[in-house]
Amino acid sequence: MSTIQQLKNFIRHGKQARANYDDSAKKHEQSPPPAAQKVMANPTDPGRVAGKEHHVPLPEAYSVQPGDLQNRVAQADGVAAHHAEANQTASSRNKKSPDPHLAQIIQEENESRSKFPRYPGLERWELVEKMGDGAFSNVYRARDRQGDAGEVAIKVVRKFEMNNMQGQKHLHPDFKKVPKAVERANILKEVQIMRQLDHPNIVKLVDFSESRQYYYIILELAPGGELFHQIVRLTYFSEDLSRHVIVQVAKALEYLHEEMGVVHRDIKPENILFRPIPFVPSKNPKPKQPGDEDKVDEGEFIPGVGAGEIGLIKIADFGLSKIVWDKQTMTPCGTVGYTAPEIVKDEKYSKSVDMWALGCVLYTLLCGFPPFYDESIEVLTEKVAKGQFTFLSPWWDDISKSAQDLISHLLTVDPDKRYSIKEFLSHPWIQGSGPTPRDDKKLQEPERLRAFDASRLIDGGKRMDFRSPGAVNLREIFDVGYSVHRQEEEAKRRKQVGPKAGGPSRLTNLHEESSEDETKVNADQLEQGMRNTNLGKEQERGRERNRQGERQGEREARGYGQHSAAVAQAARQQVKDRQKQRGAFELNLDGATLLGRRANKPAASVGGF
Ligand SMILES: Nc1ncnc2c1ncn2[C@@H]1O[C@H](COP(=O)(O)OP(=O)(O)OP(=O)(O)O)[C@@H](O)[C@H]1O
Repeated sequence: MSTIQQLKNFIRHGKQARANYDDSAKKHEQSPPPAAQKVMANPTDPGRVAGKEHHVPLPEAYSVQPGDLQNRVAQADGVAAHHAEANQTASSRNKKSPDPHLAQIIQEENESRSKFPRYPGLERWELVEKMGDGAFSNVYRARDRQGDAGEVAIKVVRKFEMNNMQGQKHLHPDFKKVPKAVERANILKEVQIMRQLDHPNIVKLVDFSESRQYYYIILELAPGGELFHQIVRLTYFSEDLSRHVIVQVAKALEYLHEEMGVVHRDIKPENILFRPIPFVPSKNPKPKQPGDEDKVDEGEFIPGVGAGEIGLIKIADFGLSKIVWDKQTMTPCGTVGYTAPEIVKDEKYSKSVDMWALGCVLYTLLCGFPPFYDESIEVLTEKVAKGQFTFLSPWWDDISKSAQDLISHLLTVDPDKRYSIKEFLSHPWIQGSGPTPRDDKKLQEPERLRAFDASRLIDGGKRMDFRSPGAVNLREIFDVGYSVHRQEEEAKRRKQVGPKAGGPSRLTNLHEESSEDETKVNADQLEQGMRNTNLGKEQERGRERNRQGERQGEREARGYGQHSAAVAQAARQQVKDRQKQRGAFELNLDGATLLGRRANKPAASVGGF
């Protein structure tokens, strides 16, 4: 395990302690929290968590974040003194004897953020900053050297999987790395979907091109980054700000569901980006309620503009999206003139998964932690499947019953009873909103943004770790939700179509996981579609050159592909396997981050399910 990974694990275990505490508090109310006992077992050594092997001496650069988290745990658990001492000890120890190896790694990491690879075919763009990364992709902020397009985000996706054609030495080195058709199909599908979309709350596709080794997806820039970081920064959002955000996400979904026949299927705080606005101090600042010390001032809420420096919302990442009906023919996709009930149902279930996610996001915005959480993946899966969540007191005490009512209609297990996007938008809590923000060019005017430093919004002013453990954690929680729902979708489909419906349906075969052969065909079909677009002859020639080397994709391996949703067992197994691969129980950590942010009140009571 790399040292950086060890550090991350340390941070996560700190959060794990918080999560354990909250869970325990829910179950036992006043009984002593086991997490606190665990932490207290090693009060002078924050690098060690009882029962865990990881011990990492904290370098100064990293000591603030875990220390901060530990302090939050401590405040709630009554062990602040121990932790203050522990953190001090760790900090002074590191001051005295910094680990030179670690220091070098950190320095290299920091330097590598400002040095970027040279990507063939991307010469037009000057890469400015790395904004995100994944197993097979990096996202950069970039500037148009020609000046026409201004700043953009470029998602660079590696085409090739290494080492899977070992022994074929006669091939050019590049061809040892074999792209898979699934990968290609998914990339092209993502681009094809995005190409058709034009909505103020959806990140626009600017261009798509490719080189021998990479796909380049050039996107409208959302300079504020991920909403996730803002939940961490602000602790939770006021009802006005939550409404401001969720209405915009809902408008994007309304457009996708009702106008474009697209379901997003990956709505989560990580994929909700925003354009920042300047901070406007509150005209009548409200005195902080007891226990609300952590709440960061959002400033004045301006209807139609925003607050907390969060302006226009943009949803991103259509890597898991699918088309459920053809907007030209107004028929379910791939079934011209044929609309069997099960196809209509399938479309409905797919949309309802986005609505569930909308409920999870709204819940998280309002209180600062997710609706479903458990340290055990099995229990978490079960909680999601049964819709077991609660408006936990005291955190939800001051949040309106109307907001709770709306969330309850979204986190409804039966998809037939769950609110549709139209019902969501007509709910009284939503109707209480002012104007919806438009894609107002004024918000982009340099003079309005000049005083504004977007990087400030990210983890205390640094994009230190754009994939913070917190982000990974919350992401896992949403992923479990999606696994459960896909599995339910599939079960419903099977029930309606009958036991022979094991293979991909006509509806799904372009948009769901497919066999290798089918996907090859699909990749060709999609390419044909792409060729008819405005992507340019040069890019097309590049694609022709590369076609011979293409096989089944790697996207699935990195989570691009859709996981089989056939049975619950498979979904659970898949999440378990992913945990094993990572060597750490990351699921526990994300929720814990957010729970840690809300740790300043004791859990006095537990609402019923
Ligand atoms: N248009 C954009 N503007 C600003 N930041 C962006 C943009 N697109 C992506 N990002 C940043 O890059 C991250 C990864 O982007 P995206 O989710 O599209 O890539 P991905 O490789 O599909 O990720 P994942 O593994 O989460 O599916 C985002 O979470 C965000 O932080």
